[in-house]
Amino acid sequence: MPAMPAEATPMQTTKRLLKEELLPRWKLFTLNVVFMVGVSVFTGLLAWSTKRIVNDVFVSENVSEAWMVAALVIGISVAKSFFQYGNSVIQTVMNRQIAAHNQRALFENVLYRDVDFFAGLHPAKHMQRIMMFGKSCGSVVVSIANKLITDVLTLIALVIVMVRQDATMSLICLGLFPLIFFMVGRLIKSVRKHSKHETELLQVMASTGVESIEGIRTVKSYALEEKSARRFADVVEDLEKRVVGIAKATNATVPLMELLGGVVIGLFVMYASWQTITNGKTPGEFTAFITAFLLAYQPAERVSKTLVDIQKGLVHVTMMHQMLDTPQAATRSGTLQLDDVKPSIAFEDVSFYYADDAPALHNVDLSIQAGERIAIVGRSGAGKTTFIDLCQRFYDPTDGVVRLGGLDLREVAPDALRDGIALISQDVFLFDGSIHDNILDGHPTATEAQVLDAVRRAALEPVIEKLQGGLNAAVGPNGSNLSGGQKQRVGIARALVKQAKVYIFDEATSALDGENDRAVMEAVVQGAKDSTMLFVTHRPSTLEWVDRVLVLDHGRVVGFDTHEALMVENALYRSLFNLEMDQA
Ligand SMILES: Nc1ncnc2c1ncn2[C@@H]1O[C@H](COP(=O)(O)OP(=O)(O)OP(=O)(O)O)[C@@H](O)[C@H]1O
Repeated sequence: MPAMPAEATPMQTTKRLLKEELLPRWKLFTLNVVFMVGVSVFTGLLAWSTKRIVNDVFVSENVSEAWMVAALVIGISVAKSFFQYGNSVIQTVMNRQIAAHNQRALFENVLYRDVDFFAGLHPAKHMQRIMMFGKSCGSVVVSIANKLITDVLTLIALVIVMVRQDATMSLICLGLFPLIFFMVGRLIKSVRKHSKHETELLQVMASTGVESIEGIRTVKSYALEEKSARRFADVVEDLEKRVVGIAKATNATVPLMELLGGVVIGLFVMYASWQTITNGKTPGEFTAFITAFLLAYQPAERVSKTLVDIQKGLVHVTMMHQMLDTPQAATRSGTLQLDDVKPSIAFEDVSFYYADDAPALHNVDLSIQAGERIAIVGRSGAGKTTFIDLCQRFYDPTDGVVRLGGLDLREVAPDALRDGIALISQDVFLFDGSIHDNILDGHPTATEAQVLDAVRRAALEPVIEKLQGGLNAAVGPNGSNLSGGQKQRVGIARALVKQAKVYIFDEATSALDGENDRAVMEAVVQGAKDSTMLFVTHRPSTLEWVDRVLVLDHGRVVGFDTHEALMVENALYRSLFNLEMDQA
Protein backbone atom coordinates (compact mmCIF):
# COMPACT_ATOMS: atom_id res chain seq x y z
CA MET A 1 0.00 0.00 0.00
CA PRO A 2 1.37 3.50 -0.80
CA ALA A 3 2.81 5.30 2.25
CA MET A 4 0.76 8.11 3.83
CA PRO A 5 2.34 11.57 3.64
CA ALA A 6 3.51 13.24 6.88
CA GLU A 7 0.95 15.09 9.00
CA ALA A 8 0.80 18.84 8.28
CA THR A 9 0.75 21.48 11.03
CA PRO A 10 -2.58 23.22 11.77
CA MET A 11 -1.22 26.38 10.11
CA GLN A 12 -0.23 24.53 6.91
CA THR A 13 -3.62 22.82 6.81
CA THR A 14 -5.42 26.16 7.25
CA LYS A 15 -3.43 27.82 4.46
CA ARG A 16 -4.06 24.94 2.07
CA LEU A 17 -7.73 24.77 2.93
CA LEU A 18 -8.28 28.46 2.28
CA LYS A 19 -6.31 28.31 -0.97
CA GLU A 20 -8.14 25.27 -2.29
CA GLU A 21 -11.64 26.02 -1.04
CA LEU A 22 -11.98 29.77 -0.59
CA LEU A 23 -10.01 31.07 -3.56
CA PRO A 24 -12.14 29.27 -6.17
CA ARG A 25 -15.25 30.69 -4.45
CA TRP A 26 -14.00 34.28 -4.41
CA LYS A 27 -17.27 35.67 -5.83
CA LEU A 28 -19.32 34.13 -3.04
CA PHE A 29 -16.70 35.28 -0.54
CA THR A 30 -16.79 38.86 -1.89
CA LEU A 31 -20.57 38.97 -1.52
CA ASN A 32 -20.07 37.53 1.92
CA VAL A 33 -17.68 40.37 2.82
CA VAL A 34 -20.38 42.92 1.92
CA PHE A 35 -22.81 41.20 4.29
CA MET A 36 -20.18 40.83 7.02
CA VAL A 37 -19.26 44.53 6.86
CA GLY A 38 -22.99 45.38 6.89
CA VAL A 39 -23.56 43.33 10.05
CA SER A 40 -20.64 44.92 11.90
CA VAL A 41 -21.31 48.52 10.85
CA PHE A 42 -24.97 48.34 11.83
CA THR A 43 -24.18 46.64 15.14
CA GLY A 44 -21.77 49.50 15.90
CA LEU A 45 -24.41 52.04 14.91
CA LEU A 46 -26.95 50.36 17.18
CA ALA A 47 -24.62 50.85 20.15
CA TRP A 48 -23.93 54.42 19.17
CA SER A 49 -27.68 55.17 18.83
CA THR A 50 -28.18 54.58 22.57
CA LYS A 51 -26.18 57.75 23.24
CA ARG A 52 -28.79 59.70 21.26
CA ILE A 53 -31.66 57.92 23.03
CA VAL A 54 -30.34 58.88 26.46
CA ASN A 55 -28.96 62.36 25.73
CA ASP A 56 -31.42 63.68 23.09
CA VAL A 57 -34.60 62.07 24.42
CA PHE A 58 -34.35 61.37 28.13
CA VAL A 59 -31.82 63.91 29.39
CA SER A 60 -33.15 66.75 27.15
CA GLU A 61 -36.76 65.54 27.70
CA ASN A 62 -37.37 66.27 24.00
CA VAL A 63 -40.51 64.42 22.79
CA SER A 64 -40.28 65.49 19.13
CA GLU A 65 -36.72 64.21 18.94
CA ALA A 66 -38.02 60.84 20.22
CA TRP A 67 -39.72 60.14 16.86
CA MET A 68 -36.50 60.79 14.95
CA VAL A 69 -34.41 58.64 17.28
CA ALA A 70 -37.00 55.82 17.25
CA ALA A 71 -37.05 55.84 13.42
CA LEU A 72 -33.25 55.79 13.41
CA VAL A 73 -33.06 52.83 15.80
CA ILE A 74 -35.69 50.87 13.82
CA GLY A 75 -33.89 51.65 10.54
CA ILE A 76 -30.55 50.46 11.94
CA SER A 77 -32.13 47.27 13.32
CA VAL A 78 -33.83 46.44 10.01
CA ALA A 79 -30.58 46.98 8.09
CA LYS A 80 -28.67 44.85 10.59
CA SER A 81 -31.23 42.02 10.29
CA PHE A 82 -31.06 42.14 6.51
CA PHE A 83 -27.27 41.78 6.47
CA GLN A 84 -27.40 39.11 9.17
CA TYR A 85 -29.91 37.09 7.12
CA GLY A 86 -27.76 37.31 3.96
CA ASN A 87 -24.71 36.39 5.98
CA SER A 88 -26.38 33.26 7.42
CA VAL A 89 -27.60 32.11 4.01
CA ILE A 90 -24.14 32.50 2.49
CA GLN A 91 -22.66 30.62 5.45
CA THR A 92 -24.93 27.65 4.74
CA VAL A 93 -24.37 27.74 0.96
CA MET A 94 -20.59 27.89 1.37
CA ASN A 95 -20.58 25.20 4.05
CA ARG A 96 -22.66 22.76 1.97
CA GLN A 97 -20.77 23.46 -1.26
CA ILE A 98 -17.41 22.76 0.35
CA ALA A 99 -18.64 19.73 2.30
CA ALA A 100 -20.29 18.18 -0.78
CA HIS A 101 -17.26 18.87 -2.99
CA ASN A 102 -14.91 17.17 -0.53
CA GLN A 103 -17.24 14.26 0.19
CA ARG A 104 -17.36 13.58 -3.56
CA ALA A 105 -13.57 13.89 -3.87
CA LEU A 106 -12.99 11.56 -0.93
CA PHE A 107 -15.45 8.95 -2.16
CA GLU A 108 -13.84 8.97 -5.59
CA ASN A 109 -10.42 8.75 -3.99
CA VAL A 110 -11.50 5.68 -2.03
CA LEU A 111 -13.09 4.00 -5.08
CA TYR A 112 -9.85 4.17 -7.06
CA ARG A 113 -7.69 2.71 -4.29
CA ASP A 114 -6.06 -0.68 -4.60
CA VAL A 115 -7.91 -3.61 -3.05
CA ASP A 116 -5.37 -3.86 -0.22
CA PHE A 117 -6.51 -0.41 0.97
CA PHE A 118 -9.85 -2.00 1.90
CA ALA A 119 -8.39 -4.96 3.77
CA GLY A 120 -8.96 -4.67 7.50
CA LEU A 121 -11.11 -1.51 7.39
CA HIS A 122 -14.86 -1.88 7.67
CA PRO A 123 -16.89 -0.11 4.93
CA ALA A 124 -18.78 1.83 7.60
CA LYS A 125 -15.47 3.35 8.74
CA HIS A 126 -14.73 4.57 5.24
CA MET A 127 -18.16 6.15 4.98
CA GLN A 128 -17.90 7.69 8.42
CA ARG A 129 -14.58 9.29 7.47
CA ILE A 130 -15.89 10.56 4.15
CA MET A 131 -18.93 12.20 5.71
CA MET A 132 -17.13 13.57 8.74
CA PHE A 133 -14.06 14.95 6.95
CA GLY A 134 -16.14 16.62 4.21
CA LYS A 135 -18.44 18.19 6.80
CA SER A 136 -15.52 19.47 8.88
CA CYS A 137 -13.98 21.03 5.79
CA GLY A 138 -17.12 23.06 5.18
CA SER A 139 -17.45 24.18 8.77
CA VAL A 140 -13.77 25.13 9.19
CA VAL A 141 -13.81 27.33 6.07
CA VAL A 142 -17.08 28.97 7.15
CA SER A 143 -15.74 29.45 10.68
CA ILE A 144 -12.61 31.17 9.39
CA ALA A 145 -13.98 33.06 6.39
CA ASN A 146 -17.33 34.00 7.79
CA LYS A 147 -18.01 33.54 11.48
CA LEU A 148 -14.58 34.68 12.64
CA ILE A 149 -14.39 37.67 10.27
CA THR A 150 -17.97 38.78 11.02
CA ASP A 151 -17.34 38.66 14.74
CA VAL A 152 -13.94 40.35 14.51
CA LEU A 153 -15.35 43.14 12.28
CA THR A 154 -18.27 43.58 14.67
CA LEU A 155 -15.85 43.74 17.57
CA ILE A 156 -13.78 46.39 15.78
CA ALA A 157 -16.90 48.48 15.08
CA LEU A 158 -17.97 48.23 18.71
CA VAL A 159 -14.47 48.98 20.01
CA ILE A 160 -14.46 52.13 17.84
CA VAL A 161 -17.74 53.17 19.52
CA MET A 162 -16.25 52.38 22.93
CA VAL A 163 -13.03 54.31 22.25
CA ARG A 164 -14.98 57.31 20.99
CA GLN A 165 -16.99 57.38 24.23
CA ASP A 166 -14.16 56.67 26.66
CA ALA A 167 -10.60 55.85 25.56
CA THR A 168 -9.23 55.05 29.04
CA MET A 169 -11.90 52.52 29.92
CA SER A 170 -11.60 50.97 26.44
CA LEU A 171 -7.86 50.46 26.97
CA ILE A 172 -8.52 48.70 30.28
CA CYS A 173 -10.98 46.34 28.53
CA LEU A 174 -8.55 45.60 25.70
CA GLY A 175 -5.81 44.90 28.24
CA LEU A 176 -7.74 41.82 29.32
CA PHE A 177 -7.59 40.24 25.84
CA PRO A 178 -4.10 38.68 26.10
CA LEU A 179 -5.35 36.83 29.17
CA ILE A 180 -8.26 35.37 27.19
CA PHE A 181 -6.03 34.33 24.32
CA PHE A 182 -3.62 32.62 26.67
CA MET A 183 -6.42 30.59 28.22
CA VAL A 184 -8.04 29.80 24.85
CA GLY A 185 -4.63 28.59 23.60
CA ARG A 186 -4.51 26.06 26.43
CA LEU A 187 -8.02 24.86 25.68
CA ILE A 188 -7.17 24.39 21.99
CA LYS A 189 -4.43 21.88 22.82
CA SER A 190 -6.83 19.78 24.86
CA VAL A 191 -9.51 19.89 22.13
CA ARG A 192 -7.02 18.70 19.48
CA LYS A 193 -6.05 15.66 21.56
CA HIS A 194 -9.66 14.67 22.28
CA SER A 195 -10.76 15.27 18.67
CA LYS A 196 -8.33 12.72 17.27
CA HIS A 197 -9.65 10.04 19.58
CA GLU A 198 -13.23 11.08 18.96
CA THR A 199 -12.74 10.65 15.19
CA GLU A 200 -11.35 7.16 15.63
CA LEU A 201 -14.09 6.17 18.05
CA LEU A 202 -16.85 7.41 15.75
CA GLN A 203 -15.46 5.15 13.03
CA VAL A 204 -15.23 2.19 15.39
CA MET A 205 -18.78 2.83 16.58
CA ALA A 206 -20.11 2.87 13.01
CA SER A 207 -18.28 -0.32 12.03
CA THR A 208 -19.17 -2.17 15.25
CA GLY A 209 -22.86 -1.36 14.82
CA VAL A 210 -23.02 -2.12 11.10
CA GLU A 211 -21.07 -5.37 11.58
CA SER A 212 -23.63 -6.73 14.05
CA ILE A 213 -26.58 -5.68 11.90
CA GLU A 214 -24.99 -7.12 8.76
CA GLY A 215 -24.31 -10.39 10.54
CA ILE A 216 -27.67 -10.47 12.30
CA ARG A 217 -28.33 -14.09 11.34
CA THR A 218 -25.05 -15.20 12.93
CA VAL A 219 -25.69 -12.95 15.93
CA LYS A 220 -29.06 -14.60 16.49
CA SER A 221 -28.06 -18.15 15.78
CA TYR A 222 -25.09 -17.98 18.22
CA ALA A 223 -26.95 -15.76 20.73
CA LEU A 224 -24.36 -13.03 20.32
CA GLU A 225 -26.77 -10.18 21.06
CA GLU A 226 -25.28 -9.56 24.47
CA LYS A 227 -21.69 -9.65 23.22
CA SER A 228 -22.55 -7.32 20.32
CA ALA A 229 -24.43 -4.94 22.61
CA ARG A 230 -21.49 -4.92 25.05
CA ARG A 231 -18.95 -4.17 22.32
CA PHE A 232 -21.11 -1.33 21.07
CA ALA A 233 -21.72 0.00 24.58
CA ASP A 234 -17.95 0.02 25.30
CA VAL A 235 -17.27 2.20 22.28
CA VAL A 236 -20.20 4.50 23.05
CA GLU A 237 -18.98 4.91 26.61
CA ASP A 238 -15.46 5.69 25.48
CA LEU A 239 -16.81 8.14 22.94
CA GLU A 240 -18.90 9.83 25.57
CA LYS A 241 -15.79 10.48 27.66
CA ARG A 242 -14.10 12.13 24.69
CA VAL A 243 -17.14 14.18 23.81
CA VAL A 244 -17.41 15.38 27.39
CA GLY A 245 -13.69 16.24 27.32
CA ILE A 246 -14.21 18.33 24.21
CA ALA A 247 -17.35 19.93 25.63
CA LYS A 248 -15.50 20.84 28.83
CA ALA A 249 -12.75 22.55 26.85
CA THR A 250 -15.05 24.23 24.34
CA ASN A 251 -17.53 25.50 26.88
CA ALA A 252 -14.82 26.65 29.27
CA THR A 253 -14.70 29.75 27.06
CA VAL A 254 -18.19 30.73 28.29
CA PRO A 255 -17.42 31.14 32.04
CA LEU A 256 -14.13 32.72 31.05
CA MET A 257 -15.94 35.41 29.14
CA GLU A 258 -18.63 35.75 31.84
CA LEU A 259 -15.90 36.43 34.38
CA LEU A 260 -14.32 39.00 32.13
CA GLY A 261 -17.68 40.69 31.54
CA GLY A 262 -18.41 40.87 35.26
CA VAL A 263 -14.98 42.37 36.04
CA VAL A 264 -15.36 45.03 33.34
CA ILE A 265 -18.90 46.03 34.35
CA GLY A 266 -17.85 46.29 38.01
CA LEU A 267 -14.83 48.44 37.15
CA PHE A 268 -16.93 50.49 34.84
CA VAL A 269 -19.60 51.36 37.42
CA MET A 270 -16.92 52.70 39.77
CA TYR A 271 -15.11 54.55 37.01
CA ALA A 272 -18.35 56.00 35.52
CA SER A 273 -19.59 57.37 38.84
CA TRP A 274 -16.20 59.00 39.46
CA GLN A 275 -16.08 60.48 35.90
CA THR A 276 -19.66 61.82 36.07
CA ILE A 277 -19.07 63.45 39.40
CA THR A 278 -15.57 64.89 38.78
CA ASN A 279 -15.34 65.37 34.95
CA GLY A 280 -19.00 65.97 34.03
CA LYS A 281 -19.40 63.21 31.41
CA THR A 282 -22.91 62.73 30.01
CA PRO A 283 -25.01 59.64 30.87
CA GLY A 284 -25.49 59.10 27.10
CA GLU A 285 -21.75 58.54 26.60
CA PHE A 286 -21.67 55.93 29.32
CA THR A 287 -24.80 54.22 28.01
CA ALA A 288 -23.27 54.02 24.52
CA PHE A 289 -20.06 52.64 26.01
CA ILE A 290 -21.74 50.01 28.12
CA THR A 291 -24.09 49.01 25.25
CA ALA A 292 -21.13 48.66 22.91
CA PHE A 293 -19.36 46.60 25.54
CA LEU A 294 -22.37 44.35 26.11
CA LEU A 295 -22.91 43.97 22.37
CA ALA A 296 -19.20 43.19 21.93
CA TYR A 297 -19.51 40.54 24.55
CA GLN A 298 -21.38 38.03 22.39
CA PRO A 299 -19.08 38.15 19.34
CA ALA A 300 -16.05 38.06 21.64
CA GLU A 301 -17.43 34.95 23.30
CA ARG A 302 -18.13 33.43 19.89
CA VAL A 303 -14.63 34.24 18.61
CA SER A 304 -13.05 32.23 21.41
CA LYS A 305 -15.49 29.35 20.87
CA THR A 306 -14.99 29.46 17.09
CA LEU A 307 -11.20 29.32 17.54
CA VAL A 308 -11.60 26.14 19.58
CA ASP A 309 -14.10 24.65 17.08
CA ILE A 310 -11.72 25.39 14.20
CA GLN A 311 -9.03 23.35 15.91
CA LYS A 312 -11.40 20.43 16.21
CA GLY A 313 -12.30 20.64 12.52
CA LEU A 314 -8.66 21.08 11.49
CA VAL A 315 -7.84 17.67 12.98
CA HIS A 316 -10.28 16.13 10.47
CA VAL A 317 -9.12 18.30 7.58
CA THR A 318 -5.50 17.33 8.20
CA MET A 319 -6.49 13.66 8.12
CA MET A 320 -8.48 14.30 4.94
CA HIS A 321 -5.52 15.97 3.20
CA GLN A 322 -3.34 13.01 4.18
CA MET A 323 -5.87 10.67 2.63
CA LEU A 324 -6.16 12.72 -0.57
CA ASP A 325 -2.36 13.07 -0.83
CA THR A 326 -1.63 9.36 -0.45
CA PRO A 327 -0.50 8.33 -3.94
CA GLN A 328 -3.24 6.64 -5.92
CA ALA A 329 -3.13 2.93 -6.68
CA ALA A 330 0.03 1.80 -8.42
CA THR A 331 -2.26 -0.38 -10.52
CA ARG A 332 -3.74 2.71 -12.19
CA SER A 333 -0.78 3.08 -14.56
CA GLY A 334 -0.50 1.66 -18.12
CA THR A 335 -1.69 2.81 -21.52
CA LEU A 336 -1.86 -0.20 -23.86
CA GLN A 337 -5.26 -1.26 -25.24
CA LEU A 338 -6.48 -4.84 -25.54
CA ASP A 339 -8.69 -4.50 -28.66
CA ASP A 340 -6.66 -6.75 -30.99
CA VAL A 341 -5.23 -8.99 -28.31
CA LYS A 342 -5.99 -12.70 -28.03
CA PRO A 343 -6.58 -13.50 -24.36
CA SER A 344 -3.72 -15.85 -23.56
CA ILE A 345 -2.44 -15.58 -19.98
CA ALA A 346 1.16 -16.11 -18.92
CA PHE A 347 2.76 -16.09 -15.48
CA GLU A 348 6.53 -15.72 -15.86
CA ASP A 349 8.27 -16.80 -12.68
CA VAL A 350 5.75 -14.90 -10.54
CA SER A 351 6.04 -14.63 -6.77
CA PHE A 352 3.74 -12.61 -4.57
CA TYR A 353 4.06 -11.62 -0.92
CA TYR A 354 1.28 -9.95 1.11
CA ALA A 355 3.74 -9.50 3.94
CA ASP A 356 7.44 -10.23 4.33
CA ASP A 357 7.03 -13.79 5.57
CA ALA A 358 5.75 -16.63 3.39
CA PRO A 359 4.85 -15.91 -0.23
CA ALA A 360 1.22 -16.45 -1.26
CA LEU A 361 2.52 -17.42 -4.72
CA HIS A 362 5.95 -18.91 -5.28
CA ASN A 363 7.75 -18.92 -8.67
CA VAL A 364 4.60 -19.59 -10.67
CA ASP A 365 5.55 -20.13 -14.31
CA LEU A 366 2.82 -21.23 -16.73
CA SER A 367 0.89 -20.24 -19.80
CA ILE A 368 -2.78 -20.53 -20.66
CA GLN A 369 -3.83 -20.37 -24.32
CA ALA A 370 -6.47 -17.98 -25.58
CA GLY A 371 -9.90 -19.62 -25.37
CA GLU A 372 -8.80 -22.34 -22.91
CA ARG A 373 -11.04 -23.33 -19.99
CA ILE A 374 -8.99 -23.82 -16.84
CA ALA A 375 -10.04 -24.99 -13.39
CA ILE A 376 -7.95 -23.77 -10.46
CA VAL A 377 -8.02 -26.09 -7.47
CA GLY A 378 -6.15 -26.48 -4.22
CA ARG A 379 -6.63 -26.61 -0.49
CA SER A 380 -7.80 -23.59 1.42
CA GLY A 381 -5.04 -20.97 1.49
CA ALA A 382 -3.23 -22.54 -1.49
CA GLY A 383 -3.17 -19.23 -3.40
CA LYS A 384 -6.15 -19.57 -5.80
CA THR A 385 -7.65 -16.15 -5.00
CA THR A 386 -4.22 -14.53 -5.14
CA PHE A 387 -3.69 -16.10 -8.58
CA ILE A 388 -6.91 -14.65 -10.00
CA ASP A 389 -6.31 -11.30 -8.26
CA LEU A 390 -2.98 -11.04 -10.08
CA CYS A 391 -4.71 -11.90 -13.39
CA GLN A 392 -6.93 -8.85 -12.85
CA ARG A 393 -4.05 -6.70 -11.62
CA PHE A 394 -5.63 -6.10 -8.23
CA TYR A 395 -2.00 -6.40 -7.17
CA ASP A 396 1.29 -6.31 -9.07
CA PRO A 397 3.53 -9.35 -8.60
CA THR A 398 6.40 -8.93 -6.16
CA ASP A 399 8.65 -10.73 -8.70
CA GLY A 400 8.08 -11.81 -12.29
CA VAL A 401 5.57 -10.71 -14.91
CA VAL A 402 1.91 -11.48 -15.58
CA ARG A 403 0.95 -11.17 -19.27
CA LEU A 404 -2.36 -10.96 -21.05
CA GLY A 405 -2.08 -11.58 -24.80
CA GLY A 406 1.66 -11.16 -24.45
CA LEU A 407 1.35 -7.70 -22.84
CA ASP A 408 2.76 -7.02 -19.38
CA LEU A 409 -0.34 -6.18 -17.30
CA ARG A 410 1.51 -3.20 -15.82
CA GLU A 411 1.51 -1.61 -19.26
CA VAL A 412 -2.17 -2.19 -20.01
CA ALA A 413 -4.57 0.73 -19.52
CA PRO A 414 -6.65 0.09 -16.36
CA ASP A 415 -9.95 0.72 -18.15
CA ALA A 416 -9.02 -1.68 -20.95
CA LEU A 417 -8.23 -4.31 -18.34
CA ARG A 418 -11.54 -3.79 -16.52
CA ASP A 419 -13.39 -4.04 -19.85
CA GLY A 420 -11.44 -7.12 -20.88
CA ILE A 421 -11.95 -9.18 -17.74
CA ALA A 422 -15.18 -10.20 -16.01
CA LEU A 423 -15.16 -11.58 -12.49
CA ILE A 424 -18.08 -13.55 -11.13
CA SER A 425 -17.52 -14.24 -7.48
CA GLN A 426 -19.30 -16.39 -4.96
CA ASP A 427 -20.68 -13.38 -3.08
CA VAL A 428 -22.37 -11.55 -5.91
CA PHE A 429 -22.92 -7.92 -5.14
CA LEU A 430 -26.04 -6.36 -6.66
CA PHE A 431 -26.98 -2.69 -6.55
CA ASP A 432 -30.44 -1.67 -5.40
CA GLY A 433 -32.39 -1.47 -8.67
CA SER A 434 -34.01 -3.81 -11.17
CA ILE A 435 -32.56 -7.08 -12.45
CA HIS A 436 -32.33 -5.39 -15.85
CA ASP A 437 -30.31 -2.46 -14.44
CA ASN A 438 -27.93 -4.83 -12.72
CA ILE A 439 -27.33 -6.83 -15.88
CA LEU A 440 -26.75 -3.62 -17.84
CA ASP A 441 -23.99 -2.69 -15.35
CA GLY A 442 -21.94 -5.33 -17.18
CA HIS A 443 -22.30 -3.54 -20.50
CA PRO A 444 -24.27 -0.27 -20.29
CA THR A 445 -24.79 -0.03 -24.08
CA ALA A 446 -25.90 -3.65 -24.56
CA THR A 447 -28.94 -4.17 -26.79
CA GLU A 448 -32.10 -5.78 -25.45
CA ALA A 449 -31.29 -8.90 -27.49
CA GLN A 450 -27.86 -9.14 -25.80
CA VAL A 451 -29.45 -8.77 -22.35
CA LEU A 452 -31.99 -11.50 -23.12
CA ASP A 453 -29.25 -13.78 -24.46
CA ALA A 454 -27.28 -13.32 -21.21
CA VAL A 455 -30.46 -14.01 -19.21
CA ARG A 456 -31.00 -17.26 -21.10
CA ARG A 457 -27.40 -18.42 -20.74
CA ALA A 458 -27.36 -17.69 -17.01
CA ALA A 459 -30.53 -19.83 -16.61
CA LEU A 460 -32.34 -16.76 -15.30
CA GLU A 461 -35.49 -17.19 -17.39
CA PRO A 462 -37.35 -19.41 -14.89
CA VAL A 463 -36.53 -16.90 -12.11
CA ILE A 464 -37.79 -13.93 -14.08
CA GLU A 465 -41.00 -15.68 -15.08
CA LYS A 466 -41.91 -16.13 -11.43
CA LEU A 467 -41.11 -12.58 -10.32
CA GLN A 468 -43.67 -9.84 -10.46
CA GLY A 469 -42.26 -7.26 -12.85
CA GLY A 470 -40.06 -9.84 -14.59
CA LEU A 471 -36.75 -8.34 -15.67
CA ASN A 472 -37.79 -5.06 -14.08
CA ALA A 473 -38.35 -6.59 -10.64
CA ALA A 474 -36.42 -4.80 -7.90
CA VAL A 475 -33.57 -6.82 -6.40
CA GLY A 476 -33.53 -4.81 -3.11
CA PRO A 477 -30.39 -3.58 -1.32
CA ASN A 478 -27.59 -5.93 -2.34
CA GLY A 479 -30.13 -8.27 -3.90
CA SER A 480 -31.91 -8.96 -0.61
CA ASN A 481 -35.16 -9.81 -2.48
CA LEU A 482 -33.45 -12.72 -4.24
CA SER A 483 -32.14 -16.07 -3.04
CA GLY A 484 -28.40 -16.79 -3.09
CA GLY A 485 -28.71 -18.88 -6.25
CA GLN A 486 -30.86 -16.26 -8.00
CA LYS A 487 -28.34 -13.56 -7.13
CA GLN A 488 -25.55 -15.69 -8.55
CA ARG A 489 -27.45 -16.10 -11.82
CA VAL A 490 -28.00 -12.33 -12.11
CA GLY A 491 -24.25 -11.93 -11.46
CA ILE A 492 -23.45 -14.43 -14.19
CA ALA A 493 -25.80 -12.69 -16.67
CA ARG A 494 -24.14 -9.37 -15.82
CA ALA A 495 -20.74 -10.86 -16.62
CA LEU A 496 -21.90 -12.60 -19.81
CA VAL A 497 -23.39 -9.45 -21.29
CA LYS A 498 -19.99 -7.82 -20.88
CA GLN A 499 -18.52 -10.00 -23.65
CA ALA A 500 -15.16 -10.04 -21.92
CA LYS A 501 -11.96 -11.61 -23.19
CA VAL A 502 -11.34 -13.37 -19.90
CA TYR A 503 -13.98 -14.72 -17.52
CA ILE A 504 -13.06 -15.60 -13.97
CA PHE A 505 -15.60 -17.68 -12.05
CA ASP A 506 -14.71 -17.75 -8.37
CA GLU A 507 -17.03 -20.45 -6.97
CA ALA A 508 -19.62 -18.60 -9.00
CA THR A 509 -22.20 -21.37 -9.07
CA SER A 510 -21.75 -22.56 -5.49
CA ALA A 511 -25.34 -21.68 -4.55
CA LEU A 512 -26.91 -23.39 -7.56
CA ASP A 513 -28.40 -26.86 -7.45
CA GLY A 514 -26.86 -29.56 -9.65
CA GLU A 515 -29.39 -29.11 -12.44
CA ASN A 516 -29.01 -25.34 -12.67
CA ASP A 517 -25.25 -25.59 -12.29
CA ARG A 518 -25.08 -27.91 -15.29
CA ALA A 519 -27.38 -25.68 -17.38
CA VAL A 520 -25.34 -22.56 -16.57
CA MET A 521 -21.96 -24.24 -17.10
CA GLU A 522 -23.02 -25.64 -20.44
CA ALA A 523 -24.34 -22.30 -21.70
CA VAL A 524 -21.31 -20.41 -20.37
CA VAL A 525 -18.70 -22.74 -21.75
CA GLN A 526 -20.36 -23.17 -25.11
CA GLY A 527 -20.99 -19.46 -25.61
CA ALA A 528 -18.05 -17.02 -25.67
CA LYS A 529 -15.81 -19.57 -27.42
CA ASP A 530 -12.97 -17.09 -27.91
CA SER A 531 -12.87 -16.05 -24.28
CA THR A 532 -10.46 -17.60 -21.83
CA MET A 533 -12.21 -18.93 -18.73
CA LEU A 534 -10.81 -19.60 -15.29
CA PHE A 535 -12.91 -21.46 -12.73
CA VAL A 536 -11.81 -21.43 -9.10
CA THR A 537 -13.71 -24.38 -7.78
CA HIS A 538 -14.11 -27.07 -5.18
CA ARG A 539 -16.88 -28.74 -7.22
CA PRO A 540 -15.91 -31.89 -9.05
CA SER A 541 -18.76 -31.31 -11.52
CA THR A 542 -16.97 -28.21 -12.89
CA LEU A 543 -14.01 -30.35 -13.92
CA GLU A 544 -15.87 -31.97 -16.80
CA TRP A 545 -16.19 -28.57 -18.55
CA VAL A 546 -12.53 -27.59 -18.53
CA ASP A 547 -9.52 -28.33 -20.76
CA ARG A 548 -6.90 -28.36 -18.02
CA VAL A 549 -6.69 -28.09 -14.26
CA LEU A 550 -4.17 -25.99 -12.34
CA VAL A 551 -3.37 -27.48 -8.94
CA LEU A 552 -1.89 -25.10 -6.37
CA ASP A 553 -0.42 -25.98 -3.02
CA HIS A 554 1.20 -23.53 -0.57
CA GLY A 555 1.50 -20.98 -3.38
CA ARG A 556 3.28 -23.37 -5.77
CA VAL A 557 2.07 -25.04 -8.94
CA VAL A 558 2.05 -28.77 -8.20
CA GLY A 559 0.12 -29.85 -11.31
CA PHE A 560 -1.15 -28.34 -14.54
CA ASP A 561 -2.64 -30.87 -16.90
CA THR A 562 -5.84 -32.52 -18.07
CA HIS A 563 -8.14 -34.06 -15.51
CA GLU A 564 -7.34 -37.55 -16.78
CA ALA A 565 -3.57 -37.05 -16.61
CA LEU A 566 -3.76 -35.53 -13.14
CA MET A 567 -5.90 -38.40 -11.89
CA VAL A 568 -3.10 -40.73 -12.86
CA GLU A 569 -0.03 -38.76 -11.83
CA ASN A 570 -1.04 -36.29 -9.09
CA ALA A 571 -1.71 -37.60 -5.58
CA LEU A 572 -2.79 -34.22 -4.17
CA TYR A 573 -5.25 -33.74 -7.02
CA ARG A 574 -6.66 -37.20 -6.47
CA SER A 575 -7.07 -36.58 -2.78
CA LEU A 576 -8.78 -33.23 -3.40
CA PHE A 577 -10.93 -34.70 -6.08
CA ASN A 578 -11.87 -37.83 -4.18
CA LEU A 579 -12.57 -35.80 -1.09
CA GLU A 580 -14.92 -33.63 -3.07
CA MET A 581 -16.50 -36.68 -4.66
CA ASP A 582 -17.19 -38.04 -1.20
CA GLN A 583 -18.75 -34.80 -0.13
CA ALA A 584 -20.78 -34.36 -3.31
N1 LIG B 1 -4.99 -9.63 2.27
C1 LIG B 1 -4.14 -10.56 2.73
N2 LIG B 1 -3.17 -10.20 3.58
C2 LIG B 1 -2.28 -11.11 4.05
N3 LIG B 1 -2.29 -12.42 3.72
C3 LIG B 1 -3.24 -12.83 2.86
C4 LIG B 1 -4.21 -11.94 2.34
N4 LIG B 1 -5.01 -12.64 1.51
C5 LIG B 1 -4.57 -13.92 1.53
N5 LIG B 1 -3.51 -14.04 2.34
C6 LIG B 1 -2.72 -15.26 2.58
O1 LIG B 1 -2.22 -15.70 1.33
C7 LIG B 1 -2.33 -17.10 1.22
C8 LIG B 1 -3.13 -17.48 -0.02
O2 LIG B 1 -4.45 -17.01 0.16
P1 LIG B 1 -5.57 -17.15 -0.95
O3 LIG B 1 -6.74 -16.34 -0.50
O4 LIG B 1 -4.99 -16.82 -2.27
O5 LIG B 1 -5.92 -18.70 -0.86
P2 LIG B 1 -7.11 -19.50 -1.51
O6 LIG B 1 -6.51 -20.69 -2.15
O7 LIG B 1 -7.94 -18.63 -2.36
O8 LIG B 1 -7.93 -19.94 -0.22
P3 LIG B 1 -9.50 -20.27 -0.07
O9 LIG B 1 -9.81 -21.47 -0.90
O10 LIG B 1 -9.62 -20.57 1.38
O11 LIG B 1 -10.24 -19.04 -0.50
C9 LIG B 1 -2.96 -17.60 2.51
O12 LIG B 1 -1.93 -18.06 3.34
C10 LIG B 1 -3.61 -16.38 3.11
O13 LIG B 1 -3.59 -16.42 4.50
